Amino acid sequence: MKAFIARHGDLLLTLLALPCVAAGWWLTPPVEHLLLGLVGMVTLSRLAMNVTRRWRPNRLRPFAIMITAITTLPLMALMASFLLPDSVMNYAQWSLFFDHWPEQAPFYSIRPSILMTVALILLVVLPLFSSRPGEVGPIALAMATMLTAMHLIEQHGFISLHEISLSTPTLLAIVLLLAAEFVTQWPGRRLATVGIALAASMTILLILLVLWHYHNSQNIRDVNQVARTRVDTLSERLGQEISVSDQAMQRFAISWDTAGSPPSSRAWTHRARHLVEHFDYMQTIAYIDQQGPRIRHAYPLQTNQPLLGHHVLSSDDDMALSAALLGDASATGMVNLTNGGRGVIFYQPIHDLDTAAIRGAAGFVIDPARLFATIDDASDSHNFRIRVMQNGTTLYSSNTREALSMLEHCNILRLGQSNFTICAEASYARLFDERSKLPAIVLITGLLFTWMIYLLVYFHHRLRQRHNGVKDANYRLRGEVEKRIALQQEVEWLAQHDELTRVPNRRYFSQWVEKLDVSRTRTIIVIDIDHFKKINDLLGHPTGDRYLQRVAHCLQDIVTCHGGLLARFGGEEFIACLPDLSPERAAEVGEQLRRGVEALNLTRHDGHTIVTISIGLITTRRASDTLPDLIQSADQALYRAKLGGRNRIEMAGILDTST
Ligand SMILES: Nc1nc2c(ncn2[C@@H]2O[C@H](COP(=O)(O)OP(=O)(O)OP(=O)(O)O)[C@@H](O)[C@H]2O)c(=O)[nH]1
Repeated sequence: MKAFIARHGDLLLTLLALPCVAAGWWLTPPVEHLLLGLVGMVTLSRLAMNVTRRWRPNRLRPFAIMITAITTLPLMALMASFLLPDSVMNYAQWSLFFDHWPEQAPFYSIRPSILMTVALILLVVLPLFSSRPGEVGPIALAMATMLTAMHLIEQHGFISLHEISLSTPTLLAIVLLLAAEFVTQWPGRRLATVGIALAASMTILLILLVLWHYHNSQNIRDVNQVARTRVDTLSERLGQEISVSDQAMQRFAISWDTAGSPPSSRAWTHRARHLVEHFDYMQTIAYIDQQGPRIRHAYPLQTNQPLLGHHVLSSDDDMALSAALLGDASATGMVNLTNGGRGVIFYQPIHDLDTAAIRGAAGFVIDPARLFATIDDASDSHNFRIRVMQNGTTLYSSNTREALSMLEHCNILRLGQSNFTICAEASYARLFDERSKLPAIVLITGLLFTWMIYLLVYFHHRLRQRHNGVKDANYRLRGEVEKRIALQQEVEWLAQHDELTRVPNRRYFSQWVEKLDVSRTRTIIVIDIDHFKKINDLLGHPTGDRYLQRVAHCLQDIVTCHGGLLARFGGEEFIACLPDLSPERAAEVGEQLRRGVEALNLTRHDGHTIVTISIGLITTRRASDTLPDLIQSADQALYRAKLGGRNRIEMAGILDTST
């Protein structure tokens, strides 16, 4: 099962993503369909690449690459929409691409976030680099995973600005694709090389994402501010307009104070027309006589004819008018007008300057909808929709052909005794203008930088590993060479020495003697341990060996001391050659050897008698005496020594001296 998952896990997981995409098409809102469609394309391209990689039908590979390229195109276009300056391609041009999108949704509302766009690009191009598993796979997978995670954090933790939220089917499909890539990319044995590079680059990526988040949220705040700034400006302008019209109404009323008599209808009409020409939202300007109080004049007369002579204190605006007739400027709330409309009435008292009495009041009927319409700047109307509402009823709404962003900000405005809500809603195009390219540039350059850091650490680590490998191999090689040299020396040594006693062997002895100058006196000594067979038989071979070694060392010390060479001749026999010794001196050395062995005090089986040696010795000055001749003579002398009772020296040759 484990092996099956390791072999086919990525294909299975990629296949599973397809039903998620299909289900998502029915379950997710239409604005998510572009993202879902892209996920579907990524899935198909990965499947195609997977199949060609797995079964190697080489004829299909160009098709798989073509599908990948086709999938990459819209993703790259989306990336460009985040990065290209508006001067190169503005919102309207980007929107053209999506005019035929089935849901007719504006571009801004269906565009996936830059995090998801980059993650999908990574997922689609990853299979193209399957031949370079170390350099691309792990870092691209880690980046795609972290970008998806960051998108989810942004989606749930922060206010996003019309970025598409991942709903469950889309998220599931993306997670399956990531898991499929994980199965393919799992570094296994390469983890040691990749791990350090990944850890370093992921730390940088984390810092980068925090930085990106900071810039992005800053920008989102700025974009959110767009509608607020707009509505604040409008509120301020409206306040100024109301104040200016209020002053105009005051001046209008004062202008009648000095008249000396109640205004005539002609004069009223004349001055009121003048005022309305400036403030066209003043629907009616009426003169209310203190007597009655009744409406004496009204401008415009045609629409207000029925009002003339109307007793006004019976209407809703009693309080405001009463205040005005007592000398205070006042205003009503939004009231039903006698002529059928609705409006706010402002009252200004008109005094009689001679008697200081109130003569009457001027009533100004203001149409709020027309008042608000005056401050809506037509030049900016395609960027914002301005609405004025009162108690849920829209009194005024500007016409905006652009798609609106639902990003609306409202202020409360007071006109007369009524509160009005004035709202500005930015269009998507206006928001797009306000979106800074900086966060996207930070993200993309940061990702490239992270990738470079990864490659740097990865190659550095790999080179170090290879270097260590070569170093280890060198060490091993050097050890091997040293071992071989030692072996060689051992072989050479063994070729010239006896292994048991570690004294030179007969061959080395012959070579050594051959090298001696034949004109020099040479003494050849043949030494044999007495009754050695019995030692072996009765004390055992190991003891025999040990005795051989002790005797050999003892003999060697003495011979070397006299400038000669001792060698093992065979069995329990030794041979020595000493140059430049007179026969007497040679006999002394022989004696020294015999005593030396005796002094070793190596006991025999009975424990009383000790190991002794017999020696045959010859000294010659004749150059014609060859080594075999000399050995033979010395051997004969030894034989005699044996016959003579052992533990003795026999001399042979020209000077035959026996002890
Ligand atoms: N332990 C041991 N015994 C050895 C080695 N080489 C030869 N011998 C023994 O040395 C003995 C030599 O015996 P012989 O040649 O009969 O002479 P011997 O007993 O010393 O008697 P003589 O020489 O007549 O005094 C034999 O028993 C060999 O097996 C050796 O390397 N180690």
